[in-house]
Amino acid sequence: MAVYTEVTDEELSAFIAQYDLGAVLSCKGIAEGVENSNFLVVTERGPYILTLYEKRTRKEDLPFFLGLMEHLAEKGIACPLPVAGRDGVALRELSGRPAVIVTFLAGMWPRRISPQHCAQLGEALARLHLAVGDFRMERPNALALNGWKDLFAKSAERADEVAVGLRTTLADELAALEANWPADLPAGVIHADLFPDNVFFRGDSLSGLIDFYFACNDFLAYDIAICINAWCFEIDGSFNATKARLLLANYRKVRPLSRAELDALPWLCRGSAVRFLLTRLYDWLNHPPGAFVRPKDPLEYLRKLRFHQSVRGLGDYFLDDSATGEA
Ligand SMILES: Nc1ncnc2c1ncn2[C@@H]1O[C@H](COP(=O)(O)OP(=O)(O)O)[C@@H](O)[C@H]1O
Ligand SMILES: N[C@@H](CCOP(=O)(O)O)C(=O)O
Repeated sequence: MAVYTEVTDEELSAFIAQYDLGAVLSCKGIAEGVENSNFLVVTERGPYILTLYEKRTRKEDLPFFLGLMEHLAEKGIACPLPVAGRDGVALRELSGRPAVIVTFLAGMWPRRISPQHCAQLGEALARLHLAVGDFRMERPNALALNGWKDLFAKSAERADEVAVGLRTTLADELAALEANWPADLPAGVIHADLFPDNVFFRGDSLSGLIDFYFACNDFLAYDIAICINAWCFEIDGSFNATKARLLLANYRKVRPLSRAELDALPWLCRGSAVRFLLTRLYDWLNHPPGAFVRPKDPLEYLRKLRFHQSVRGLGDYFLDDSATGEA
């Protein structure tokens, strides 16, 4: 659950009165997510999501995130839309935090990932990458190599409390990533956190994407690597090549991948594993007292990193030509 900031009934009613949404009928903290505080607010006009932006979400980045959701919705990508108040303003303040109301997206995120979920994810991710082609705002990735080094510096001292040897593993891996990170691949706006809990399905069909608060400019294939890590491993830690094959094959039906992007995937997967290992490690060690949140397990991403470190090339992922599209 993520509710870091409580909102009183009086504060909420005064806030909602600035919109054309009628009166508040109910408000519930949402039992998911770890980054921001989210509430399901039902008003006389229906359900809406109220988000109060916390810790990692910088206020100056919010126009980028809100503009991106508007752009994507215009392009036909199902995602939440920021709601403006009667004064035309969407970004406000509530309980001392930047706050936005967005439209409610119907659907459920999949608790048990099937290969068909991964197939639909691949297509949706590629459509997202094409849809942002003419989005003019930019946001550098704050959680790229320099951001990773920064998080490592803040967590290194206590890393071995979480797993013996973790500090050395991370130091060595960061050096390896710095030496091998691809220099030049097709780039654009990426979602950067397209985990199962940010992808909604209605029945068997993908119905929309949420949580654009890590979106940034980076290599498009890095977004694929994030999804491979988040969707293509089983609970026992094993890699599911069928899921990865379907994800890639359906992605490339919409947006073809170059040889350079495919060859870079193993390093992009390692980088993505380190990125989530580090944010989870930092959050594990810096848990705000009293916050209503369940920190995510850093060791899940250490296991994924170990898997990618053992891989010598694409063939070790059992990704054949039908997935990569190469002759
Ligand atoms: N627009 C939306 N429509 C429906 N549910 C939403 C919407 N936005 C967020 N949620 C719900 O809130 C949860 C947490 O939202 P999320 O944006 O992932 O939080 P965080 O910013 O903390 O990662 C989601 O898993 C979903 O259940
Ligand atoms: N996906 C991240 C955590 C942040 O995303 P959220 O949508 O769960 O708030 C992770 O799994 O580490």
